[in-house]
Amino acid sequence: MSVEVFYDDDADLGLIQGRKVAVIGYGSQGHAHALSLRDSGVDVVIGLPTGSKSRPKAEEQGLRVLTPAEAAAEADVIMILAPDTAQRGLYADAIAPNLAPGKALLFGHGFNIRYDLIKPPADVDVAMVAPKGPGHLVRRQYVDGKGVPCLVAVEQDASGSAFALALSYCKAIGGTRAGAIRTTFTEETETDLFGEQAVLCGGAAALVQTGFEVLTEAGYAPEVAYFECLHELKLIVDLMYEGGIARMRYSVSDTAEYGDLSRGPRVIDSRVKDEMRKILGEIQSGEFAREWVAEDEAGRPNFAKWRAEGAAHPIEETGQKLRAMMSWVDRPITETA
Ligand SMILES: NC(=O)C1=CN([C@@H]2O[C@H](COP(=O)(O)OP(=O)(O)OC[C@H]3O[C@@H](n4cnc5c(N)ncnc54)[C@H](OP(=O)(O)O)[C@@H]3O)[C@@H](O)[C@H]2O)C=CC1
Ligand SMILES: CC[C@](O)(C(C)=O)C(=O)O
Ligand SMILES: [Mg+2]
Ligand SMILES: [Mg+2]
Repeated sequence: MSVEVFYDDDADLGLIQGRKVAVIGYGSQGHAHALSLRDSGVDVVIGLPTGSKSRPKAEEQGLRVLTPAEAAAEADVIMILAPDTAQRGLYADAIAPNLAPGKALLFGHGFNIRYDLIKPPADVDVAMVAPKGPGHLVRRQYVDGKGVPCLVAVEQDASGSAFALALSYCKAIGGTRAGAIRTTFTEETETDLFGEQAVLCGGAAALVQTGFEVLTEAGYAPEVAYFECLHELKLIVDLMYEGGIARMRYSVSDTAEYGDLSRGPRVIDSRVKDEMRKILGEIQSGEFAREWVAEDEAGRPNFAKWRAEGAAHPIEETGQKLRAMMSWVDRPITETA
């Protein structure tokens, strides 16, 4: 099945320029959307709680900051870019009371709609513009005249023009420069969760840590193990990114390619594939979402414990020392680009 892809010429920037947009949240995605919307000539206001540490960052960029309720009341397009776990309460307290027929509710990820944590009224548009990349890259690409590909979806089309509006928003943050793919909230949510759990974040981090452990436990220097299991991963992934796995295999030595072909499937074997299928099942059934919501409501005890354990892993100390020697690596994350 082929997907529909939309580019700048398919989107009418005037639609979003003609609306008032509230961006609720000013973190990784929020700052990128808000600044790029503004730079695209859109009237933007930021919604943040009064004690939010993000407030000064938004104000320093010359953005007007209100409370989420005030911003939602003023705007007729409301983009929710607060953490997924905060969205249900935020919606109930600040957004639902300020919705009116004709307004549009947008999301950067479908979690709360897919798992019925937010149930908007029938007379508002509900759509998603989900950049397929971290917020700081979304902004950096926009500033460089480029864009990060986005997924665009409509859950509820009360106005009859929800998709055109979402595409217009996507153009304003640079997404249609790279391409916007039409999808559904269900497909975006389930594939996004699977990707970050099994491959991009969970799978990759566990693979790197385990490889580092095997080498150092066998007596090899942590510095050498770091280079082999973490540092060079970027160089290899860059080749895959540019030309697929085939390009990577073309560039590495025949010895590496033979080791890849003969040993890789022993590392990621049928047991790992079965576990990935199980993880996908937990996402599809809602089991993961229920677990994550309960963990959050309990004050995140496991999250805090696992995060601390990860930070204390010996690979972090080794990496910190080595990266200090690489002036080109520690590119600071800024709020503007
Ligand atoms: N990170 C990414 O690159 C990607 C994220 N997404 C999605 O984008 C959304 C936002 O994620 P992300 O940018 O990572 O979030 P961040 O954690 O980076 O930022 C969240 C922002 O929301 C603010 N905030 C926290 N609680 C509330 C609240 N109750 N009301 C209003 N604002 C609040 C935070 O303020 P404070 O500073 O005070 O905490 C902060 O400014 C999520 O749906 C996520 O799944 C989608 C694609 C990629
Ligand atoms: C891969 C993590 C991500 O899904 C993303 C940057 O796309 C996220 O939720 O942050
Ligand atoms: Mg993602
Ligand atoms: Mg995600």
